[in-house]
Amino acid sequence: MSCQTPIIVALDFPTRDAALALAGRLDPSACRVKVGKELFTRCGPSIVEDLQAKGFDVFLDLKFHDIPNTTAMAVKAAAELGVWMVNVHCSGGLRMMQACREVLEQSGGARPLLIGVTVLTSMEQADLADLGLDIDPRQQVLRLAALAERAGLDGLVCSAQEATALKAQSPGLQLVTPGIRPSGSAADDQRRILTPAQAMAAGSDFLVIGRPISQAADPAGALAQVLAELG
Ligand SMILES: O=c1ccn([C@@H]2O[C@H](COP(=O)(O)O)[C@@H](O)[C@H]2O)c(=O)[nH]1
Repeated sequence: MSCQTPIIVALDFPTRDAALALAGRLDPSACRVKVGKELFTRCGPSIVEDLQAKGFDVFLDLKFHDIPNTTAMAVKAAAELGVWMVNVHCSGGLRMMQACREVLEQSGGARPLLIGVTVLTSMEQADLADLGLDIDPRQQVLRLAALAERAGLDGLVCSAQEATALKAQSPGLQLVTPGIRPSGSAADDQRRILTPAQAMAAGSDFLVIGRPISQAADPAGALAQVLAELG
């Protein structure tokens, strides 16, 4: 099934039943889905297969971060699951990202998009300072983006707040942006947020939306409202 919208719904649930119940209320032509650390750790690779069987493209959001060989082998395993998108932390460094790209090139055939996580959307300048990084989040994102581009990655996870600057610096990279909050929604633990329409106007290619859809009384209705807002 080919998906025409930029929406990726985060299935952040503690059980297979809960994740599949939400997936069952969504249309695979209206959104892709994201399997993250909680769901994957609970259910393992079979949850990816279950979602693919329902017709969904799956973004495996495990944010691999390790030495080059270990990370590349994890990316290879994800590719063998047939996921649509997989990601690694850019802060693993140039050689790590290059190893991941190379392992996908060597595998031949259809391969997932390889995306680099820059600065988590839950972080603001004070959080970077706590890590000893005396830098504005946007500057750190741009720095990591340049490294990801050198490594040959397909795109980045970033805040939509950085999308315009990133498209100017690295127009070839796909921008995957969590921290999306329809107006009136709670920010929760997110710090660098934009609305869906603001994010698309800024240059995002894909919008990751979790709780505003998954915790809504009517998740399909919440998704439809976002799509309507995007026109
Ligand atoms: O920088 C990042 C990277 C990943 N995420 C993930 O996106 C979703 C967002 O969920 P919400 O409920 O819409 O906040 C979640 O699965 C995160 O793990 C992110 O938020 N920021």
